[in-house]
Amino acid sequence: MEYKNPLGVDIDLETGVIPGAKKLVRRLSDLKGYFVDEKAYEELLKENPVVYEVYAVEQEEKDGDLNFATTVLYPGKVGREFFFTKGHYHSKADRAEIYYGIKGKGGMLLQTPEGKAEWIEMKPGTVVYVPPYWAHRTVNTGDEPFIFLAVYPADAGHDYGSIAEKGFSKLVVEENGEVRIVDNPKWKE
Ligand SMILES: O=P(O)(O)OC[C@H]1O[C@](O)(CO)[C@@H](O)[C@@H]1O
Ligand SMILES: [Fe+2]
Repeated sequence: MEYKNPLGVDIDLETGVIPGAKKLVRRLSDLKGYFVDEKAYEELLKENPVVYEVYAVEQEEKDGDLNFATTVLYPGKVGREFFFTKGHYHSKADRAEIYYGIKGKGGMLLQTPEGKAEWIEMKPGTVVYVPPYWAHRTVNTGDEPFIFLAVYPADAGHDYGSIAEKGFSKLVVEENGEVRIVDNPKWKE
């Protein structure tokens, strides 16, 4: 029997960086079609800011194993909508996931394939359990980077297709200085 080596790494709790992890950068241009206000999107695209960075430690896609990743989700808005991660179902849809809030303020939008949505606020120390079959997207509702850890089965995979096409049934927006969860006018079941 060949055993893998155990691993211990220290997440930088200020920056979210995991030493030695694979870094992925998502700019606004990678999120084309995701925000409802297309005019505001085109305007901000001139700057093309980084929306989020992921530091991932991933294993081969085998059942039983685990991946983990931090995400640094920057503050910002497109129109009234706060910056968010793309959001996805898992390719193996019955795979669950755990998130843990490290720094900043935000939340997670979750949704079943039928479009039933839930919003869970997150701050440092919040654990979110993402049950099997639920799509999940994180949102930064604060004015500093929102940093969190995700732990997910190595064989879960990412299914971005349906969210890229239809979005979530709810939007997370700012209204009179408050965070509001509102219906997505472009949602189609
Ligand atoms: O994959 P998305 O939807 O862009 O969101 C990024 C975050 O979600 C994960 O895919 C885990 O669900 C991580 O790689 C990262 O923490
Ligand atoms: Fe996931």
